[in-house]
Amino acid sequence: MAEICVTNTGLAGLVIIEPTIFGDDRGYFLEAYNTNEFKKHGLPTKFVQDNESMSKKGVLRGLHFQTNNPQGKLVRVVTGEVYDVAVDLRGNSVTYGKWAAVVLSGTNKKMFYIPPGFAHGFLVLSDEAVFTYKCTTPYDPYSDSGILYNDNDLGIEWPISEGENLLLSEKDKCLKSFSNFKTNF
Ligand SMILES: Cc1cn([C@H]2C[C@H](O)[C@@H](COP(=O)(O)OP(=O)(O)O[C@H]3O[C@@H](C)C(=O)[C@@H](O)[C@H]3O)O2)c(=O)[nH]c1=O
Repeated sequence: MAEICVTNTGLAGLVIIEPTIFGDDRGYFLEAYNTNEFKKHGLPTKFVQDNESMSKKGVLRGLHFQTNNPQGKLVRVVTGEVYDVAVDLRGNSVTYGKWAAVVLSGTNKKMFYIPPGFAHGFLVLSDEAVFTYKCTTPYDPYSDSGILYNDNDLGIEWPISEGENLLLSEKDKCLKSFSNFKTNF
């Protein structure tokens, strides 16, 4: 069993996971998920959905969450590089409204485990990025919700270059502000 290294962020339950990478002449091998290893570290082991997206440079997806059956997400990048952000929306949390970020790339192979009750989004830093994630509960289009990525109260420091054209979905351009969001997590 290949070991993972788990690093806490300042937000309870939100962790950075680094897998063991076995490199050789052919390339590399890693375990992207191993139930026993996750159990050993007290991480969730029930995932019901695997997703993949590809995005161009400057694409920003988020900040997303589901109101009814909040999803825990184990996210990583296969190729490319993104700036990945998670915002604590858990009403009873001492870090409610706080965010943490990590650069995930096809080179560093880092993963982010984002517990239920967080909003999540990412900005693509490379020409293209293939992003993949496991979810602890199924997608529910009826409780799909979100907060604007540049909400002033959240104050997320996105690494957006001068004059860069961001590409957002029509849905993401009209997300609500944090102050309008009433937590029910
Ligand atoms: C997320 C999702 C979307 N879809 C559909 C709905 C829509 O027609 C199309 C694209 O959906 P979206 O525009 O919401 O995709 P996207 O903007 O990539 O949404 C994702 O963003 C990141 C930041 C997350 O955290 C994810 O949980 C998810 O919300 O795919 C599914 O069928 N199943 C799913 O699980």
